Amino acid sequence: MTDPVTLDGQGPIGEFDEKRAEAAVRELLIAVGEDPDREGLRETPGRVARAYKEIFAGLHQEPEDVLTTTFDLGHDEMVLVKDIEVFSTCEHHLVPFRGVAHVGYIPATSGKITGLSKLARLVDVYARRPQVQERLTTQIAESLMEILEPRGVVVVVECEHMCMSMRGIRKPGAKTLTSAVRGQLRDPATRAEAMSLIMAG
Ligand SMILES: Nc1nc2c(ncn2[C@@H]2O[C@H](COP(=O)(O)OP(=O)(O)OP(=O)(O)O)[C@@H](O)[C@H]2O)c(=O)[nH]1
Ligand SMILES: [Zn+2]
Repeated sequence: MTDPVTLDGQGPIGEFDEKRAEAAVRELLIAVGEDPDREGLRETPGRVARAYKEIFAGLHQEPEDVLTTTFDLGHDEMVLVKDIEVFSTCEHHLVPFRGVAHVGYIPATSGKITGLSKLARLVDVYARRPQVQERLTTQIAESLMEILEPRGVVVVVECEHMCMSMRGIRKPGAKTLTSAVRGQLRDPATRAEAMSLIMAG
């Protein structure tokens, strides 16, 4: 079988193929010992295909698609949006990991500011892909640096991975924290200020 989809870790090559996803789910049901033609499962491959289309929609989006609204407010101090809900999918086991992201930046003195909701949209662009948490974190930080050209960026992601909760090591409640800090936010005092804002309840 030819495989038209190849990934470079940065984004997609290829379209979402709903028919192929549906056939694959049907195969998977057979593989686990189920009957995909029984009443309750008949519509499942189609449903799962549509769900995957949504869950992996970020493969077909670029950060530039969401960081559209930029304006100059003359604000050149830190802007931080905390507790942005994250739903992503572990690329090792294809089960969810979920939690929150905190995204902050220091705009350039004469630089671009974006709408607050756009930071949450940016999180979704990268979360809605097969992911590892470290890459999710750095992709958010690096795309912000590239597009807004701020003086600094801080991204902290805290998630629980279902692949550690419901299977394998089975440690529900364990949280993984990852951070990516760029530009002036690497300065110890500024970094400490950002981290204390993030960690404050
Ligand atoms: N660094 C990192 N590891 C992850 C992430 N999501 C899942 N993992 C880990 O990926 C690893 C895959 O390990 P393997 O030994 O190949 O797979 P496995 O046999 O299913 O491993 P177990 O989960 O330990 O049962 C596991 O240790 C997972 O906990 C992530 O976002 N970042
Ligand atoms: Zn996993």
